[in-house]
Amino acid sequence: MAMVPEQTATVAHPASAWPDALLRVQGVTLEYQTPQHVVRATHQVSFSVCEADRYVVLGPSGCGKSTLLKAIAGFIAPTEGEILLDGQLVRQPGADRIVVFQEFDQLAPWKTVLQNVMFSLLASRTLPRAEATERALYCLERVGLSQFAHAYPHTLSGGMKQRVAIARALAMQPRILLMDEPFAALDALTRRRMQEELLALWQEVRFTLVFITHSIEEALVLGSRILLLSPHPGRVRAEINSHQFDLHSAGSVAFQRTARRIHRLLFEDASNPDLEAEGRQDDNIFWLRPNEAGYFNISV
Ligand SMILES: Nc1ncnc2c1ncn2[C@@H]1O[C@H](COP(=O)(O)OP(=O)(O)OP(=O)(O)O)[C@@H](O)[C@H]1O
Repeated sequence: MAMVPEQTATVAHPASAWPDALLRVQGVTLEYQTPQHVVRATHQVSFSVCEADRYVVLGPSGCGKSTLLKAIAGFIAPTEGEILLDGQLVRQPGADRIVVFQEFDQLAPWKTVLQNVMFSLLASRTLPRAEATERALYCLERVGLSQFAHAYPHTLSGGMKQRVAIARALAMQPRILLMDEPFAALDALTRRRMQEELLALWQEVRFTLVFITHSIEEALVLGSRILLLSPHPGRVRAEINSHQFDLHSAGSVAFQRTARRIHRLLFEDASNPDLEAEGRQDDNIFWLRPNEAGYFNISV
């Protein structure tokens, strides 16, 4: 049984710590059944996302980040725990949760950029054609691709294709935009530009974002809060308050120090008392560890 440290001011399950949360992931275990055995991807993961959060899920390869995103999207059902959006149990995919993936081939190659952005609006009968066209053009303008509305995907760069995918997602005005390492396959310069653009877009639209990455730097730059998952199977290690960082603070001492702390939190033995003591001294680290009452937060 985990000992609750003396400094603990409150015992708070992360899912109940945010009463106005839009998304609640509560004790979610996700598994795959293979012909040989069961693969556990995440173990009792809990967190909450509020409106206009830029919530980043960060963890090493194979810790279950993509699986978690698929479960939020409604493609996979938890074997334990539950996922609630606006207080409603997530049971299946829905237009209120749109996913942008890493792959560049998520656009229909036989449709123009405009047709791609309009497609979901028409297929889901969200809008009639004239209004769908208007909204699609507006979203393409937001991502700087107005001039490419009638181009086909194969004529676009990787970054431009990702912008179309983002425009298509935003056009649906989802309750949550889910992004699974959308910039991971881009070169470093384009990736940085896309991060800048995503932040600028967020400033304008204030959408709610759940963003998956395994890059500590990307998490700090983009996230307002960061959930750290342990190596496989993913368990919650900590939550970091990161709203104070942006692209301009990437080289700063505070940024680098937090990046180093995150690295240790992710990869060092979670029972290391030094690590816990360090977390306790940092107001921005919320160390979440399961105990019998749920989770406790050592830095309140
Ligand atoms: N379809 C599947 N069938 C069986 N096991 C799977 C399947 N998909 C993923 N897994 C396993 O589930 C675990 C979590 O995988 P997942 O892709 O969610 O991790 P991830 O954190 O997103 O990794 P990465 O950062 O490398 O994309 C891994 O052990 C993986 O091998």
